[in-house]
Amino acid sequence: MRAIEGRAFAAGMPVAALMEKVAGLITRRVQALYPLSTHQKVGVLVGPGHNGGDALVVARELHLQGYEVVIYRPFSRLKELTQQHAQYAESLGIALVNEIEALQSCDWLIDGLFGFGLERSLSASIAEAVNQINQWSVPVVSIDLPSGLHTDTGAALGTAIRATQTLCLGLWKLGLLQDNALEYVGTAELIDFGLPLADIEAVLADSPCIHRVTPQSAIANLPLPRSATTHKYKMGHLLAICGSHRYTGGAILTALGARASGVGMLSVAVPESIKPLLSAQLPEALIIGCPENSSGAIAQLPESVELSSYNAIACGPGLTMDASTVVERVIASDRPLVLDADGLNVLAQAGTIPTLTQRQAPTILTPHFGEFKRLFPEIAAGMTNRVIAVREAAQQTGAVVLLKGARVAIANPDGTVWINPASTPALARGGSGDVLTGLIGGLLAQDMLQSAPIEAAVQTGVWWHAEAGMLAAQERTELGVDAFTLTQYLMPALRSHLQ
Ligand SMILES: NC(=O)C1=CN([C@@H]2O[C@H](COP(=O)(O)OP(=O)(O)OC[C@H]3O[C@@H](n4cnc5c(N)ncnc54)[C@H](O)[C@@H]3O)[C@@H](O)[C@H]2O)[C@@H](O)CC1
Ligand SMILES: Nc1ncnc2c1ncn2[C@@H]1O[C@H](COP(=O)(O)OP(=O)(O)O)[C@@H](O)[C@H]1O
Ligand SMILES: [K+]
Repeated sequence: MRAIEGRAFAAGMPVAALMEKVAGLITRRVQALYPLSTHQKVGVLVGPGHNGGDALVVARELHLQGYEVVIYRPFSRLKELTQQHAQYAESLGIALVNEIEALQSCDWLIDGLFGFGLERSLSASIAEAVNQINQWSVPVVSIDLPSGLHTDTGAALGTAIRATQTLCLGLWKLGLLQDNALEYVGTAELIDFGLPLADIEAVLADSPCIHRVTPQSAIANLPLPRSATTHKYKMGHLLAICGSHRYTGGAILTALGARASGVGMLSVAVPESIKPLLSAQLPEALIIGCPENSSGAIAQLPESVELSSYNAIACGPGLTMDASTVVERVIASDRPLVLDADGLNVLAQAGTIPTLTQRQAPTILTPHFGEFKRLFPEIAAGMTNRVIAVREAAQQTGAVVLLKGARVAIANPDGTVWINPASTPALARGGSGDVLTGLIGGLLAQDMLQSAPIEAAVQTGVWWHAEAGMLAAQERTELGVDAFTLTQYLMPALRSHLQ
């Protein structure tokens, strides 16, 4: 962002003019959020840099429009432009207070303490003020980032403002899409102030791309519309290998996720003894009963199973580590593969990187952080940035790696990362990952026939899964989204976007 701004300044855009433009847009937005008629008294937190400068311009404009503005500016040294705005605000008679307590009676606050220039932890006195604000129930709009968050990692450096809204300026800051930041960001929106595309491209050309998954991109990757003359074998055949006597539900949820993908043919390999349960739930699927060992895990696939007849394999949910022989066999196969849960644990035990570098076919790994640590102990050890970590994992293995969490990050071996920006904590429940594995597997089996890029199925699956969770949470509360219910919301969630 600094480099992009720098190019605009070097080309002749005055710094003060850009600040005026940006702050004008912020002013318009905050007036809509907090109208004068109901939110007259506004406190403005002003830091030493240009984030503070933006805040001072907004303070001035709100003052001129009749808001009762109170400025809290706890720094003696300000950047030059910020200093000028501070001086002008004072000349207009805008109130300046030295004690944070004076802001508690405000109707709302604007946070312009720090933006992307924050380099170190907040000092004790600033941290104390931030902690106090966080205890009030006064809404806060943060400019660019909640002050205290690191712009890339999203980590709170000491502490950070818990914003109600964050108005991110120009380009999305990566930190806002990190799990770390979610407690602080509130509702995030982008204020587009017309950065020249040529400058953005010139600066970003050398760095691997980080994208937000959008509804448009996710929907574009769906296997829709179907060809009028298609038939079931042209719509992909997925083999799901999952479940054990102990974890029957994992197999059912994986299969229901796969069913929702619209895959042409679904085969589900489970231990022989649980075959009737699966058949009862999924009349359309081909349930393959497998020989099982004494613990009720799949011992091996029946001889009749030809792996080469499937377009993709999804393997792992509910298998237990006792099914390692089967997992090793599918890893050694030449089929596109989604590995999850115990599939990942078996892979970690076999040695993640040496095993995967021998695979010829595409592989998708879908770990949560615990599984990620087992798969990639070295990357996880020093991890401060999920996005960098998942990118390294993909680069080292040649696999597409999806790191689960509040904001799922998907990395492709060329270094590109996609982050799904919206989801719901309602999904933090046992079994919701199994649904995702099946869904991605079903999309992958269809994509393989259309030669779509592997990561397309992953992005679309992640987005769709989160949309289903959000729709279910909206109708049933965040407590009402068990994994089975989630499978029932996949179709309605998609339909609401296709209308
Ligand atoms: N020209 C403009 O008007 C534009 C302004 N923007 C704004 O400018 C901001 C970036 O401005 P700056 O680069 O000045 O940086 P910030 O305003 O984010 O703050 C950095 C300043 O605080 C100091 N600092 C860093 N960590 C500190 C700490 N822990 N305790 C005390 N002081 C600390 C730094 O030395 C620097 O002076 C953006 O976040 C955004 O709000 C841009 O987004 C868009 C264009
Ligand atoms: N706080 C959260 N916000 C949004 N999504 C979440 C959150 N916590 C978990 N999830 C999602 O829920 C799913 C959980 O998967 P996983 O951990 O594999 O569970 P299980 O193995 O029990 O199915 C993942 O898709 C993950 O991204
Ligand atoms: K801020």
